[in-house]
Amino acid sequence: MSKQILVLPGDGIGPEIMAEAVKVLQLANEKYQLGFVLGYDELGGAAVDKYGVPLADETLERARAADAILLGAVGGPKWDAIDPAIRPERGLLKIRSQLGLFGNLRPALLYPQLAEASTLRPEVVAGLDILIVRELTGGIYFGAPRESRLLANGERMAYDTLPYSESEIRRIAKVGFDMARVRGKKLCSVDKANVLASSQLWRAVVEEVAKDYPDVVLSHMYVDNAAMQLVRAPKQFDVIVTDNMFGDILSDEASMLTGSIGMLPSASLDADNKGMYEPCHGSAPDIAGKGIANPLATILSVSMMLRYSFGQVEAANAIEQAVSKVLDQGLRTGDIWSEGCRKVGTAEMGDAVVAALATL
Ligand SMILES: NC(=O)c1ccc[n+]([C@@H]2O[C@H](COP(=O)([O-])OP(=O)(O)OC[C@H]3O[C@@H](n4cnc5c(N)ncnc54)[C@H](O)[C@@H]3O)[C@@H](O)[C@H]2O)c1
Ligand SMILES: CC(C)[C@H](C(=O)O)[C@@H](O)C(=O)O
Ligand SMILES: [Mg+2]
Repeated sequence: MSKQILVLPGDGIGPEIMAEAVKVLQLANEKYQLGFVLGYDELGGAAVDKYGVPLADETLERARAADAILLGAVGGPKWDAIDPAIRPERGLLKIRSQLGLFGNLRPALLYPQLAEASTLRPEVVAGLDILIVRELTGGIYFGAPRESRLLANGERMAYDTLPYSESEIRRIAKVGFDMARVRGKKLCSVDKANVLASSQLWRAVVEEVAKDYPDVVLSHMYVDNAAMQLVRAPKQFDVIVTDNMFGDILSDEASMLTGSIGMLPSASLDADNKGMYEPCHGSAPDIAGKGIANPLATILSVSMMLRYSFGQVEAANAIEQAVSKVLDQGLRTGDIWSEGCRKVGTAEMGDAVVAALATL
């Protein structure tokens, strides 16, 4: 039976990197007879332009009906000044929330060929393989009330709310423990329990869930220390589980350990492993339209899709091997370039991965 993949290229570099990821997906589709049928729609600024909203109802329905979703990136200066209610990013938050994609996996893995591309010393990052499990549909991103208003004295004020229920914490903690169990059996829960009530509950619930995972070593760390430890000694971590906003920030930080944010893929999963797959980076307006963006995070997101939504381990591994082969050949986009390597553009990088995959 065929499987439906909904492709949402998005804005800025989104369509450029997506074109390369789709080439790789199509080849994997043929080579491994995956039976995928691709459909396309808009999300973010492109959807504002087409439908007047960043996520149209019909797009949401197509996403619900699809077996998996592949997303580029959304947002950009063109839509920064519009009504905040229809900002491109709102479409992304809505699709995550409406589809119940609460479990966000962000692996930071250093390809050995890129040790020189990291801004950290090679010995600090060599062999790095950590996974950030980010809660994606709760916390301060979605908390109510939130408001922006004028005080009686004429001063402007605004606030957000950071709520977490026990069940929201329990289900993401389980994802963290399950991931740690099949990896290095170490889970670090990152919070701000020395200050925030929501973090105090977070820590208590994570402790409760830990009782079902006696084989996993649990530790807790405050987020400010975690940010520091990630650049001091990142290899101390195996799996990190954390809330929505901390996970957003720490995953961008972790990306630089791997050489570039252009290397970090992600999977956003619901309770049944139905998922949306996207690079961790944004629409990179500063380089959009130049054909120089790194497509590897999106290509590696395709690999995550094959692994997590479809159990196609052989095809998923092959895409990762193809990426590794291309790096072995010395091909680099500008963001991961170092002395002695050959600088290539987005399409040349994508074509090289396709060629490498074809020979595997
Ligand atoms: N998931 C998403 O769709 C997503 C994620 C983050 C930011 N955004 C949006 O993207 C827009 C720009 O945000 P930003 O500038 O803070 O973050 P960004 O991730 O788009 O860019 C940050 C920096 O990283 C570089 N970069 C990002 N991806 C790259 C790639 N594949 N190859 C090479 N270089 C790359 C950019 O050129 C820029 O210098 C905003 O509208 C923001 O809301 C969207
Ligand atoms: C664009 C924005 C809403 C999004 C987030 O904060 O979740 C992005 O930064 C990400 O990391 O996917
Ligand atoms: Mg982010």
